[in-house]
Amino acid sequence: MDSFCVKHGVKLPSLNDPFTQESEGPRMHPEVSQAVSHIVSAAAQLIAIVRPAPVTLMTTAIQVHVSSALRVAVDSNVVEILREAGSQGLHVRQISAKNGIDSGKLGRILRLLASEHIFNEIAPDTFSNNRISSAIDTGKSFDGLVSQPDMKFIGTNGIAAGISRFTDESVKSSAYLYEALTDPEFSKKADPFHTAFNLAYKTNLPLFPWLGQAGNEQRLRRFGIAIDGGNKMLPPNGILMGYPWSSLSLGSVIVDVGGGIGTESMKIAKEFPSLKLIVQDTRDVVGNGIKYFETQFPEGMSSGRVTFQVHDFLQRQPVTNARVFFLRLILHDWPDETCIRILKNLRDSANPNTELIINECIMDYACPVDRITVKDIPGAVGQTPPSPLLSNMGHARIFNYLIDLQMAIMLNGVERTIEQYAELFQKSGWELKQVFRMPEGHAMLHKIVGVPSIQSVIT
Ligand SMILES: C[S@@+](CC[C@H](N)C(=O)[O-])C[C@H]1O[C@@H](n2cnc3c(N)ncnc32)[C@H](O)[C@@H]1O
Repeated sequence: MDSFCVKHGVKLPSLNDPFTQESEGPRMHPEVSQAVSHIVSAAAQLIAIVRPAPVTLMTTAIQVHVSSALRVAVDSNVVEILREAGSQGLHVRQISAKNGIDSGKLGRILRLLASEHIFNEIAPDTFSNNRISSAIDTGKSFDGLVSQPDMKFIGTNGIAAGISRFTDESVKSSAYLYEALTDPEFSKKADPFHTAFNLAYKTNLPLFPWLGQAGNEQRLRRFGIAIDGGNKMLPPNGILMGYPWSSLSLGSVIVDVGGGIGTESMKIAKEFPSLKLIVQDTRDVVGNGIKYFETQFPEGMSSGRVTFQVHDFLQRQPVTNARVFFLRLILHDWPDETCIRILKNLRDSANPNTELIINECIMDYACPVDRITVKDIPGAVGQTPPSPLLSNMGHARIFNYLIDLQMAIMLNGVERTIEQYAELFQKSGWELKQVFRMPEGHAMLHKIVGVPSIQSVIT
């Protein structure tokens, strides 16, 4: 890692340098991100080896309080208050005078976070931002946030929205995982109506319709922006990597199925003006997507290269001339039966040249495994980390395993292994053709490419 920095004349920012997306650049380089993964994986393994087992277990069991503390910091605008205070920081009583959170408790909350390297305690009860906390900064003035709370996340990098959502809906729902798995009715169902989320929020609606309900407008807005916040863990233009977008002919139609507010379509449209993008989602999300494009990339829509379409992907796909059906972070939301239904709908509207791109993470086992069924498919088998690191890179990729449970808790969804994707493809009339893997990192979304299976083309 050091030799990379010397060679490229860059420096890895310290914990006290303020966060910017640009300064993350060196860390996104494949050579550096692989070294980072090895260090993180090894460091976590070392802690597991040296720390007494009861301490590791008890600490892990109440780690949830870190999430709750983080929510207080984000939703009561501590980061923005500290940014306005400057590098000398602010005493917790002055922070409290602004955001109204009890100063005694707020000091303890911020100290826990400082002990996790989120914020600095620069003198007793006096806190300042560090690199990690400053990544949550909305960049807005504290007074502006107070006068327009509904606008808090709009126009931001999305990280604060992501933290706010995870530490709110996800944490509350997670507390009901055991109940959902043991409840006589819930335990027998694998649908999005019977999840820990449904128990926590006492609702019969699945997550997405619930988000669309009157009264949840702010949560829905936060959700859309939070997805973009999650993107900040990935190489900024990862969507453009691997798959040969430039080889698609002029006017090729890419359908971004469940495309959200169109953040990924925007990147493709900016880089490849010859392609046409159709972003499909539910009515409310499409409305937010149009507003997002109007502020960020109006010419994308005015040129006619990007269009939005209200479409329920559980119904027949209306676009029949697609060169690519692109699904990013969609299948992980759903159980197998629903995924097969979504993919069959696409298969029914595909032509022989259509490709299916599933842009998701690929789960690995924590032990070595022989990938017999997919070994001949280019890119299907990933790299094995050096021994004695865990085969799935352990803590370095723990986000994938947390998100897998997040999907289970919120939607009865699932993150899948490559064999599971191959099976979904096979059951819905597609065939796994190739996998374009992203370089090693903490959260990699690979491109899993399918073509109409020969059998289903003939029949
Ligand atoms: C995890 S988000 C992914 C969004 C987008 N693909 C991205 O990567 O930014 C899942 C998306 O699926 C959409 N969605 C959920 N159910 C849907 C349905 N039945 N039809 C169309 N879109 C749906 C949600 O509104 C949401 O935008």
